[in-house]
Amino acid sequence: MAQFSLVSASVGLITLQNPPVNALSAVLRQGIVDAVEKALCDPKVKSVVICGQNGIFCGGADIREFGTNMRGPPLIPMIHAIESANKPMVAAIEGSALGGGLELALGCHYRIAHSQARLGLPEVTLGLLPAAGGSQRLPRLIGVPAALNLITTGRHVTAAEALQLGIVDQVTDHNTVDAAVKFSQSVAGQSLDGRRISTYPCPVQPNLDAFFEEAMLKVRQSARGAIAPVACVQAVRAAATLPYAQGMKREKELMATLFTSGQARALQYCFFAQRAVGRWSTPSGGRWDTSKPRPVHTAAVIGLGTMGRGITVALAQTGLSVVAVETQVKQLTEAKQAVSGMLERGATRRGAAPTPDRITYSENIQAVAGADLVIEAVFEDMALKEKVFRQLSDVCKPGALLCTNTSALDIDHLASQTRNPELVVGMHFFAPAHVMKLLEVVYGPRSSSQAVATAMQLGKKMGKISVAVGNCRGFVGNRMLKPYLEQAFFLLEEGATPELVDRALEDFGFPMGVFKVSDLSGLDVGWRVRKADGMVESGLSTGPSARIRQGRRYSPLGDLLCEQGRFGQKTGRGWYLYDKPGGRVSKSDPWLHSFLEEYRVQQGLVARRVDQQEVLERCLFALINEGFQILEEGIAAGPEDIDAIYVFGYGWPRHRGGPMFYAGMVGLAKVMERLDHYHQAHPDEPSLQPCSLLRRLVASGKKLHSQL
Ligand SMILES: C[C@H](O)[C@H](C)C(=O)SCCNC(=O)CCNC(=O)[C@H](O)C(C)(C)COP(=O)([O-])OP(=O)([O-])OC[C@H]1O[C@@H](n2cnc3c(N)ncnc32)[C@H](O)[C@@H]1OP(=O)([O-])[O-]
Repeated sequence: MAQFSLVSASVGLITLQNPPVNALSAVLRQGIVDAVEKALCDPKVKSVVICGQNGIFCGGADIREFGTNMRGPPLIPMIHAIESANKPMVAAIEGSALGGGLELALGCHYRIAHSQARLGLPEVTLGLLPAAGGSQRLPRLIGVPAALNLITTGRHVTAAEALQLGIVDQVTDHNTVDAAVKFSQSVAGQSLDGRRISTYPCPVQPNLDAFFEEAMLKVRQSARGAIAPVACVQAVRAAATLPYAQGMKREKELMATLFTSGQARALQYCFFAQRAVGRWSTPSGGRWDTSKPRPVHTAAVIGLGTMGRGITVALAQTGLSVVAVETQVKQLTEAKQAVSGMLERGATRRGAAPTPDRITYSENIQAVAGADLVIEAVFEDMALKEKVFRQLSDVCKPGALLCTNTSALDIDHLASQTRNPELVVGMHFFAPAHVMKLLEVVYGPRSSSQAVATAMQLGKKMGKISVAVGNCRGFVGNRMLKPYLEQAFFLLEEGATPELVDRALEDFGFPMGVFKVSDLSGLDVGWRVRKADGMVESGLSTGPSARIRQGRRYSPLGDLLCEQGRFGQKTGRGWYLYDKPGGRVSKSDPWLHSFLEEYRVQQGLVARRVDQQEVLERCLFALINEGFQILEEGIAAGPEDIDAIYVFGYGWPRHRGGPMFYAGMVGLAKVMERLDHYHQAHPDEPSLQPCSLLRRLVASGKKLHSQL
């Protein structure tokens, strides 16, 4: 609701009250309409200030109302009533003014922001566009280029940048409401004609057509199939070329094309899924709201290779004291330089002054004796990790959490190397660890819920999206990746090329196709794992066993490339060709194509035409099927956990909602039918056989997601 009060004898104060973010629900909108009317009718009121309760102005339209039949007064006339008022309306912006919240502030005649406030029009991240006049007012206020950047990226700006752009009129370090009240008194009685943004002409954009053609090209390239950014460009173009009333009509038309789209539902699902994963639970009964995390003041990292350095940086950026241990002196020296460089670059990127880090380095594991939590990040070798955990169990203080960054190894086995297995959890970071948002917090059967809560909270403090998952080979993300990769290899054997497979996945919305990713991360990474699993046979026999391992189809293609030193970008050759070792620009490699042809002949395989649809169904449905298996085993508590993992850790396109949400969009029956079809054609590929949970859901007609 909205509270009206008279302050300083002549200022009407309207306070938005809808915790936690004062989202513009139907009730709040009605409250604002009533309060504005009261303020304009009260002769004692000479000026009006609008503020938000709980130190936040307004988080925008109430996203939870989308998809329901909208009640209450619409936003646009409400904002027009504020703008056309004959008394000065001043927005006091603290915390956030986002989406409809900023649009409300743009309807005011003046805007005062606290120096810590952040403002923005993030609608595009929800598959929408600013639909309460923001796409028409912002270009008129700050010009087309700046408005286009904010609206197509959805990025938040600081109060300082907002002042510099002209979005706000004043920034204060003191009490924002007091500053706004004072400001409103200073403008009481003055003409408001020049303060109504909708009456401003839009600043002329030189070479308008060329400007928007270039803008549209750039947006389409980065959108990778998302429709909202394209509509945002069209809306801003309307502001630059049409009178306000017609521009508003165009804004409404464009919003209508987005509001009910599957992409908007997928993006809004991601918004809530990202928050839902924080409400974790484990099969042993541990829960987010009943498990108290242990305080962590000092964290330690063991092993300063690429991952250990990234984890050290991410920890240091939270302000924690960090003990970084590396037993190899040369590696330790290199790590020190690398970490300080990463911290400096991070501070520059954030526009912040580099803060002195609180990292102490040591080559002696004894240095972690006082740490509250230790993250082991040594080489991915179980024997080495076992040794480290035995040492940590002896060295660390009682109650210290022992975490491992392993990407697939058995957490519970490592826990068995320690005196307190309940204090052992996995903290699986994704490279680069100081950049990637995802953190898998892996609990074993003996991990205490307090250990899980502590790791989840530390992850959040590090700016990660922490997802609690169970202990199995590959946990959730990498376990689902395995069938996805296998199908891609099988498709090469059957007639596809790396270019075709990658193009299909990139057209779907992945930033990079599976073979480009393999070249980037290095083919030798998977090769090492397969060798450790005893799957690799040197050379290539042509018998039937050449492509069978443990009774199921296996493709030795990756092994054969590795035997020839084709590790990808690092060697200049892999699935693609690069101009030099370490090169980044991939080119088709004629050698690879003839190698595939020779391989197929040697293996008695007849190449057939593979189309993009089959690539998507074979790769994505196999991945999704594994996701259902994971849900059935309780390794992930719900589909949101899996979707968040893939959106924030594996480049799954957000506008497709995540693999499990996407399965719901396609239709579970369709997914099952296609898997059955491919499994009949390839009975030696169990990952194509629909798992029983998928079959049960299809048989019962139940959905995984209520929104679908
Ligand atoms: C017409 C107009 O043109 C268009 C059409 C629109 O306006 S569309 C809407 C545009 N607005 C946005 O995109 C802003 C989205 N929100 C945020 O960016 C952040 O929330 C925040 C404001 C920066 C605060 O961050 P936080 O870290 O302090 O808390 P939180 O954990 O994020 O959020 C705290 C709780 O509030 C919930 N919540 C946040 N914003 C909400 C919103 N706009 N509507 C409904 N619920 C919201 C959120 O789900 C969580 O609840 P739960 O899920 O845990 O139960």
